[in-house]
Amino acid sequence: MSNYEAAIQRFREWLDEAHETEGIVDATAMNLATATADGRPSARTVLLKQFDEAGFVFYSNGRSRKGRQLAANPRAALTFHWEPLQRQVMIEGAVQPVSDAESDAYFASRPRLSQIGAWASQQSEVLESRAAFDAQVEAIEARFEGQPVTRPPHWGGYRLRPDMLEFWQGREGRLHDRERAYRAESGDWDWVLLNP
Ligand SMILES: Cc1cc2nc3c(=O)[nH]c(=O)nc-3n(C[C@H](O)[C@H](O)[C@H](O)COP(=O)(O)O)c2cc1C
Ligand SMILES: Cc1ncc(COP(=O)(O)O)c(CN)c1O
Repeated sequence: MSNYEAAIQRFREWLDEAHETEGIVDATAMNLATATADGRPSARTVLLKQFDEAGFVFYSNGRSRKGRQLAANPRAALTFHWEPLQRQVMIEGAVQPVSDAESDAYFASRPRLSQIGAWASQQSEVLESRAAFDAQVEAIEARFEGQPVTRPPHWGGYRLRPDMLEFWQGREGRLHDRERAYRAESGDWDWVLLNP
């Protein structure tokens, strides 16, 4: 097994343990950091919907603030914090949109109101009033009445392909364990320990 395969396997084990841990409400919630082309960062929480050796997938609106940043600067960082396990995972890499077929399949699996919401929300734009948004939701509901809700072309998945994964295990006295897998200049994956 390569160091990269071992890192993905480690993530799978930690996520499984997080899912089984009482007190972790949503193990898939992760912080997503993006930046503008000139390097101004921003961060927000999104949900991990899929992962494997090809990368880590989340879904969003391509016209949102994060979507515009990713179009201009397709690199991002993710952090998971599973507090009851004293664990953190950090992941960094390049981001690409998933295929239309993959986004269609995920969109089709979402509850209908979430599908309607994807059309109704001009995510991250200024909203005149809550009433204006509610009216927009109603208009979209009327438009799709009696039919399946298609995926908005500007809504879809992003796949972050890691070039670094770090596994942080909290320990007494702040004497934490940190293990980092990363793609070296050679293209091979290294695995190192870091000071806490
Ligand atoms: C637990 C949680 C999960 C979220 N998951 C997503 C998500 O998967 N996709 C998404 O677009 N927004 C998600 N949001 C909303 C985002 O945090 C954010 O408000 C929104 O995407 C707009 O971000 P932006 O203006 O930086 O683009 C989630 C919020 C929370 C609190
Ligand atoms: C705006 C928005 N979009 C997408 C998601 C992703 O989750 P789901 O596809 O399960 O709605 C969330 C989850 N909170 C969300 O708030």
